[in-house]
Amino acid sequence: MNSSFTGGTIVTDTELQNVDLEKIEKAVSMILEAVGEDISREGLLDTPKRVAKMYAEVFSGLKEDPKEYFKTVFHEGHEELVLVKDIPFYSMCEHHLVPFFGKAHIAYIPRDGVVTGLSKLARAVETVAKRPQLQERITSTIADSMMETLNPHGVFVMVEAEHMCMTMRGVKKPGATTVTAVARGILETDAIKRSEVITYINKN
Ligand SMILES: Nc1nc2c(ncn2[C@@H]2O[C@H](COP(=O)(O)OP(=O)(O)OP(=O)(O)O)[C@@H](O)[C@H]2O)c(=O)[nH]1
Ligand SMILES: [Zn+2]
Repeated sequence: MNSSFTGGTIVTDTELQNVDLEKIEKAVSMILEAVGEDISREGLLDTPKRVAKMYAEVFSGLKEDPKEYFKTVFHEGHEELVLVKDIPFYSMCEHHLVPFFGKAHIAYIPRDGVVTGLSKLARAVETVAKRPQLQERITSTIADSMMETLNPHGVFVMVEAEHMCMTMRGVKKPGATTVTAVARGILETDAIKRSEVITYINKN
């Protein structure tokens, strides 16, 4: 796959083609001018281009569907809990366009022995996080995508994150963590099974 090396970050050609780079560059120049910067000074000359590439990367999930990942399945006869926890993610708050970041924990109970690749759970987190987002929507989109494609007995998704719009600006409360959780199927109706999952998530 062709890619463009930009200061340690690989942005794929597909990601670059999926956004209007020129429009972002113009907008970034306008923002810099609007805040009183001299856009002709050396340090800022390539900034609009860099920011455009960065947005192509951090919003690449807009053109992807997390459900695609769950088409990779194996038949394993396993109908007990599967939990992948501490999946790190970075996203962008849709209200302020500043990062929020943390960890996602994804649990499901397969039906008819249909399990998906473990990495697909992490890939789904990447796709859903790389959009202008709300933490609640990341949580529910992952859970619903799994319910729709894998048809498991149940899904439980928990996301823990720190929002920079609450730390570097505004209310300025560094260290405050937001936890969101979504339960579907048997993990919604069966409190004992759900609390078993939460115990595993909290275990070191
Ligand atoms: N529910 C939810 N709220 C979020 C998320 N990310 C940011 N927010 C909140 O979105 C809200 C936007 O509030 P507004 O009053 O419209 O914007 P604002 O004046 O910049 O608000 P302050 O952040 O309080 O200064 C803020 O309370 C943010 O904390 C998220 O993922 N989920
Ligand atoms: Zn915000």
